[in-house]
Amino acid sequence: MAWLVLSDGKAFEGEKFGPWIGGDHVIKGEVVFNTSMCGYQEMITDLSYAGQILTFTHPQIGNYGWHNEESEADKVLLKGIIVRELSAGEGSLHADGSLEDFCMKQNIPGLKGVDTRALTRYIRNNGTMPGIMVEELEQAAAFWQKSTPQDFDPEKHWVYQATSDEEYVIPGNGPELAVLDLGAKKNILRCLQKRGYRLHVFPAGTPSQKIMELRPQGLVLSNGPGDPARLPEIAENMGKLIAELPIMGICMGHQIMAMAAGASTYKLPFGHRGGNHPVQNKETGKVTMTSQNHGYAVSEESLRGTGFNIMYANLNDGTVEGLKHEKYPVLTVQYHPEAAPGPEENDEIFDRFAEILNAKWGEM
Ligand SMILES: NC(=O)CC[C@H](N)C(=O)O
Repeated sequence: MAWLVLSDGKAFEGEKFGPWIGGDHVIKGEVVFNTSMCGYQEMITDLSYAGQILTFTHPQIGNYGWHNEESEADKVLLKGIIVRELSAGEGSLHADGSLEDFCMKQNIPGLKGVDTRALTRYIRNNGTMPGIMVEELEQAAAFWQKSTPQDFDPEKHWVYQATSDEEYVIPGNGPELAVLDLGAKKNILRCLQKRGYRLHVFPAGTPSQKIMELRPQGLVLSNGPGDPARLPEIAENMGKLIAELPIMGICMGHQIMAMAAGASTYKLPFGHRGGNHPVQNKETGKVTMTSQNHGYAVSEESLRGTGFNIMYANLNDGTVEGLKHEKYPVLTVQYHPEAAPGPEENDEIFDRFAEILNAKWGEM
């Protein structure tokens, strides 16, 4: 028996799986839920979940095993996972292993047999909050008595833990793009690579001047974990590039570009995490289903006077889903156009960016 205990004291019972250190060790993270029907591997390896405990609302997880080449990153910064039923993935012929094998290898503790429906409803009604996974309820009481916000939001921002240590190049025959790695999902890189670009990936803290020295034809800002408002230095740095290069921002990249132009972000009550979030393109009226994973959003009012117009809006709650600059070739999306395992109907944004690059530099 083991427990998830939220910071307000609400406890959910389960059974442990994967690696648990035992003793007094407490597994801590912000508890969030994702409503996708599949894609557990992509979620677990998405560095945007750094510092979080992820609850899957789909009732059976692990049923197609683990496929190494499908991971979104080589390291995992997620703190734990919570499932209703853990499947051993017996049905998958080509898997490299089971989900539980991977949890053991990558040090991801899990809780199974949890009433994930009740947990999700609780978070929806009470908001995202910190939580801990423990073997004894007494451990939780002792922990909450002395815990501080830094237990969940460390001084060194998650982005600096998620980003690559060194710059690196992904070869391609086409023009060179700079990528600011805030915790990039591999599929963003694959979507750009597929279109022929050569990619020069920079760590999150790279000064704008260093990026310009490369003379790239464009810049892409990736997804990333944590609170964007705690990264004013990156926003200021990127602000210097708005007038210099065609830019595309995805998720955290979108939030950073909005901040770079003077807008602000705020925390959503329980975030958007799932594969069926409807988004409308304000220019064409077209609605698509999108994959999302974010806990913060750009404040609509704060966009006034920044030069950014809202290009996409969320049809569930009206939040800002994408921006287009009125003067410069800068476009951003809050959702994930690169989503794997889908929906795939949004990857046209990469083609739009390619058109912008072609218009500026000529056909590649
Ligand atoms: N996937 C992302 O890039 C997430 C961005 C940011 N960490 C948020 O939660 O809003």
